Amino acid sequence: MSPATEASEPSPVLLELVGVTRVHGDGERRVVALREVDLRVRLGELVAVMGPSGSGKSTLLNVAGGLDTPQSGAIRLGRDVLTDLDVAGRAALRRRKVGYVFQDLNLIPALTAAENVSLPRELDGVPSRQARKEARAALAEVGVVELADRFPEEMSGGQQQRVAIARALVGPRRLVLADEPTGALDSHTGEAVMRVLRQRVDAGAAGLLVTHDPRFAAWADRTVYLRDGVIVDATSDDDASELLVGAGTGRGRHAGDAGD
Ligand SMILES: Nc1ncnc2c1ncn2[C@@H]1O[C@H](COP(=O)(O)OP(=O)(O)OP(=O)(O)O)[C@@H](O)[C@H]1O
Repeated sequence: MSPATEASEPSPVLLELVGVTRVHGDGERRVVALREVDLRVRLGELVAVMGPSGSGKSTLLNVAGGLDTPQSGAIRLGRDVLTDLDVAGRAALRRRKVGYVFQDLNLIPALTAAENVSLPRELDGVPSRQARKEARAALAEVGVVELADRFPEEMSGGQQQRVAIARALVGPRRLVLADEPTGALDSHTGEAVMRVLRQRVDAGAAGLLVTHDPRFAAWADRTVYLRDGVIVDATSDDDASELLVGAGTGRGRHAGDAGD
């Protein structure tokens, strides 16, 4: 096989939204938070979502991860069609496949880093010993395995966010949904957390990142811009990203990598 043939092989699509519409409220309070949104995110790909306040960014993340359901359209996660599942089915799929990282460093204060990371696996029925092993591996991947036995209050904000990224992608989970994960951090720490997220996605995950800050969006492979629930612009479309994905992983396609 020639290198050119290898290079044209795109990574599989992990998350796909087709014609997704989500309306909140009714009557005078009716808001179309998402209108006929189409989006695909491949393994190895980090997609930034930007847009003004109220444009639908959080709603997009919530429907993508099955925390919220659209009125119409379809959402596929790997081989599963989220929008065909009932509440219990969505919750199970979410636990197995999706991790969240929020702005407010939402680790459980009474649990150590390792316990925070192993908890979702134990909730999913994985035996404690294996869950702990997976947690240590996940912490090692984000460079904080030495913090395994510390409680959140004994860690810096940036360290807590690394633990949150480890928790989001522990075990077989492959989709990370990050809503302003750098919002509570200074810019230097925020960059360090973005580097970890980028590396983790490159190592075999897909990510959707809501951010207001173009410096953090620069770590993504592409950016989609939402306005009034509609994707109005994107730095490059899926076809373009297919060509880029051919280079192997996502590395080397983002401005933030230069100083790595
Ligand atoms: N549970 C809800 N009930 C009613 N309206 C809602 C609800 N959630 C969101 N909305 C409305 O849907 C629209 C999109 O909200 P969303 O939170 O997705 O926007 P956003 O881009 O994430 O905003 P921000 O940047 O301020 O977090 C807004 O007009 C918001 O007021």
